[in-house]
Amino acid sequence: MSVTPTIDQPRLTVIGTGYLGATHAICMAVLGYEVLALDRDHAKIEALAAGVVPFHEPGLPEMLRKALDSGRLRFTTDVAEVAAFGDVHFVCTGTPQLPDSLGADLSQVEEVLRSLAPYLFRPCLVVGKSTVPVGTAARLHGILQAAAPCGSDVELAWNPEFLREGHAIEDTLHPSRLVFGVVSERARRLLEDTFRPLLDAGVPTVVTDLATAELVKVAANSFLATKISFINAMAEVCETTGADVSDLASALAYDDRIGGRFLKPGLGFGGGCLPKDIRAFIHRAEELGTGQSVSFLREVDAINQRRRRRTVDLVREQAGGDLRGVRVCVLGAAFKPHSDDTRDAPALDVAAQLHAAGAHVVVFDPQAIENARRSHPQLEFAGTALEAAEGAQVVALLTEWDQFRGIDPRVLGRVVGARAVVDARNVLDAGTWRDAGWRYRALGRAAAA
Ligand SMILES: NC(=O)c1ccc[n+]([C@@H]2O[C@H](COP(=O)([O-])OP(=O)(O)OC[C@H]3O[C@@H](n4cnc5c(N)ncnc54)[C@H](O)[C@@H]3O)[C@@H](O)[C@H]2O)c1
Ligand SMILES: O=c1ccn([C@@H]2O[C@H](COP(=O)(O)OP(=O)(O)O[C@H]3O[C@H](CO)[C@@H](O)[C@H](O)[C@H]3O)[C@@H](O)[C@H]2O)c(=O)[nH]1
Repeated sequence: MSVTPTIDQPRLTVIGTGYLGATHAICMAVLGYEVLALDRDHAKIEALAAGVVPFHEPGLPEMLRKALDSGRLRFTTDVAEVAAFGDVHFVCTGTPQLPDSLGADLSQVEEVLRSLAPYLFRPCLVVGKSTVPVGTAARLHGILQAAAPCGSDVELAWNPEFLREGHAIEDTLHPSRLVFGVVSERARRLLEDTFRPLLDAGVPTVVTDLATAELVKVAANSFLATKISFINAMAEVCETTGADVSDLASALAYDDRIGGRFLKPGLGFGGGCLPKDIRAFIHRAEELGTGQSVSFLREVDAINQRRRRRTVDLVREQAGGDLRGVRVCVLGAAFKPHSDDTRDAPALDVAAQLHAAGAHVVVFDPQAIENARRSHPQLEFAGTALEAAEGAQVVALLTEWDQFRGIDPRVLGRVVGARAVVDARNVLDAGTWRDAGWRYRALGRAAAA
């Protein structure tokens, strides 16, 4: 998909070049728009300007080169330059969980508007893409107009983003839908011009108010998290009844009213989005006096945390009841395959719990070791899966990278200290591993007789 640039095409800026912003800036430039991207992190901007994507996202380095070669993508750290350049400014900064509550930390988004507003001398649209609690955009709209020299000629819109890490390009160029939260016809038209190639390609669009646009995003993530915790709650029941949750999930999935996506039982969800978004939703709903409506999300979160503790228990069982001094090989650190993101990664949480219980934990991940080493310096890291497994008394598969699915249990069996495996993502073939002499345990399946 590409467009021939026209004189009417809005010039775009992207503020915050993390997983979301860098992808958005690169893809919009490839689609044919002039894009100027800004981050306060100078090292990130230098890397991107030099053609280096500072995180792992399949296909993005090639797309960055293409965008830079087109001459349509530039990078800066100068907010005045951004203000002067853009007709549409996308805000893509982080909204992590606050350290002392379930709520979202909006300081990055607020700081962007505070720094940008004084330089807004001509009509433009500021478009939030970050995930924020409902009511944020309406509040910021007034603050933005009051602080901008051009006053009501600047408007705020909200265009939540639904991309998945690991599939970020596909999801940006072929999104399931576009949601435009706007307060005026002018904003709607400008957003339509901004996403013209996607609209022409038939991407469904929902044009709505600011509050609905904000809510669509957190509702979508809440639904996905609920689906995962539902199947993991069934896994708990399977563990006590001797039933098999993988077979259960397969049977449910044949009903297309239920569907099989996001119904993979295992260690549960992590990452920079699902966990903090459901917590921020609970927090915001309680602030608004409608906490009861989403109180089920507390249970969704609790089920998810229990899967992590259950995994630690299974490793302990495999180790003979005591983790002290036991060498454990942990396969996986990223919160999911095809990503180097370790934010709230279930694998690292389990590894840290094992370490705290006295185990000697050695972790391998194909992409996330650098991030994992920074966040979990207490753990030991290896350069290959085999190296991590050297002498291990238990192997725990915690992130389902393809290369782990394909491990030959006979080869691994030659280097470990004991043949005991915990398959926390339900991806290994139990029969094959048992035939190769392994004691196999998985989440959601009772131990074999
Ligand atoms: N990661 C995803 O897959 C994804 C998908 C959809 C929505 N989101 C949402 O998008 C937002 C961004 O997520 P992310 O994962 O890209 O976060 P991130 O932490 O990777 O990126 C945020 C970037 O913003 C920069 N930044 C912070 N304050 C700034 C400021 N004042 N001026 C300029 N730059 C600043 C940071 O340096 C960082 O590079 C969050 O609200 C998230 O919930 C993320
Ligand atoms: O059946 C499943 C599916 C996923 N997961 C786990 O759930 C987490 C989240 O996975 P996924 O949703 O694929 O990753 P994200 O990149 O965090 O994407 C989510 O969060 C983004 C940020 O808000 C949204 O844009 C996306 O639409 C939404 O899927 C990961 O830890 C997965 O291992 C499961 O345990 N079982």
